[in-house]
Amino acid sequence: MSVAELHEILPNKSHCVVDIRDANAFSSGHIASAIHLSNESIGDFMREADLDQPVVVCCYHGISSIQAAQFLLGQDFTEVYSLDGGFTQWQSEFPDSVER
Ligand SMILES: O=S(=O)([O-])[S-]
Repeated sequence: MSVAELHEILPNKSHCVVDIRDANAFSSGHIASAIHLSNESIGDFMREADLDQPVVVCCYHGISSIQAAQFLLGQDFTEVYSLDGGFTQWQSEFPDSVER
């Protein structure tokens, strides 16, 4: 989905946003309410996740998130989106919606 679409639905809290960038990038700024997903945290995430809640995957530029979204779909999540343009696009369009 596009950053504009996510920006519009984010206040609904209907979607779970997961950020797969490295920990440093995440801590220097991320989409509000996003969860950082790493090799270390993915186990817990899977155990606690609601498979029916839509997930939006965010990476740097929207490329690796495509594969991560495919992976999550393979893990029985029902609705998974890759964020087009990634955090880079988000930050340039919605600098006020970056949480640090
Ligand atoms: O994070 S990226 O694969 O879009 S460069």
